[in-house]
Amino acid sequence: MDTVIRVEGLTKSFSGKQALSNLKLHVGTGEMVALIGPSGSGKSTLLRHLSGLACSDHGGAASVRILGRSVQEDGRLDRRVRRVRADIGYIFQQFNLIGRISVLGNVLMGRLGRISVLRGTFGRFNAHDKALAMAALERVGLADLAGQRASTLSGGQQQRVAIARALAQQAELILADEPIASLDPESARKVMEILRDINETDGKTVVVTLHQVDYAARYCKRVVAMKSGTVHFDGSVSALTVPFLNQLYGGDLDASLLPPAAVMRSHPLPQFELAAA
Ligand SMILES: Nc1ncnc2c1ncn2[C@@H]1O[C@H](COP(=O)(O)OP(=O)(O)OP(=O)(O)O)[C@@H](O)[C@H]1O
Repeated sequence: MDTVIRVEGLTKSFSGKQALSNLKLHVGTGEMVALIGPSGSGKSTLLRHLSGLACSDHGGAASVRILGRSVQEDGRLDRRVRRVRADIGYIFQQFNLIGRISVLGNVLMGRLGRISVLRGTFGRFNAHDKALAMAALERVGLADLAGQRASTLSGGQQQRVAIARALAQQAELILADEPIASLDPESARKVMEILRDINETDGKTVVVTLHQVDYAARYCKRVVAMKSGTVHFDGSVSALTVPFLNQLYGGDLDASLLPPAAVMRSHPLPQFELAAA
């Protein structure tokens, strides 16, 4: 298995407070990895470093390589980082769509890293770009809404548009930062199923940060648990027992980490019942 994500010695401080500490992580081609951990443990900061949206501290031996290419070394972004970014699809909690343009227009934005700057600036997408965008919308079940303004869609639909944008981008690696945190259970299920399908059918590598740990268990084989800016655990989701979670989350482990009762009824996961407070 080739290594898609290779992180070594990643350290990041904000105003003297360490958010990531000498972090090491390797992820192979075609894996679907859940990134879990308490609030403030560094999950989003790690994802931003993987895509070159943030730069590590100078002076260490920090290195981030994606698909064999450098994103950053020792606090400096690689000058060819734009090319690496073209292979990374980034899904945000709040979708990051342009609300005033159409759904199709948003999906076409995924093509920007694949076409010349000139064509992109003038929005000159060709028939191939449009066919890819429409196919992506078909895939997420939203082709019939292609012409609608993105702002008129529900949160779950907007997140599926964001995934379609990553599909149209033909990204090899998908980084999803809390993609279901603001969605209702049904929309969350659909989003996770689409991500799993992209992983299983297309062989794309997916790293997804999740607050609700039972979604990690249901959709991912491998879990990376972060605590205080380091990898606290890296292994099979079968490790996600109540004692483990109590130790990982400490006082932060509460019912909000578990899905609503309706989901629990249809997918009972008794191993995630919380110990009485
Ligand atoms: N731009 C920033 N400026 C200052 N501090 C930051 C910044 N970004 C992150 N931090 C700090 O870095 C630490 C890690 O934050 P991060 O958002 O990565 O955690 P997280 O695990 O993703 O949390 P959550 O689950 O709540 O999203 C926190 O202490 C946070 O306050």
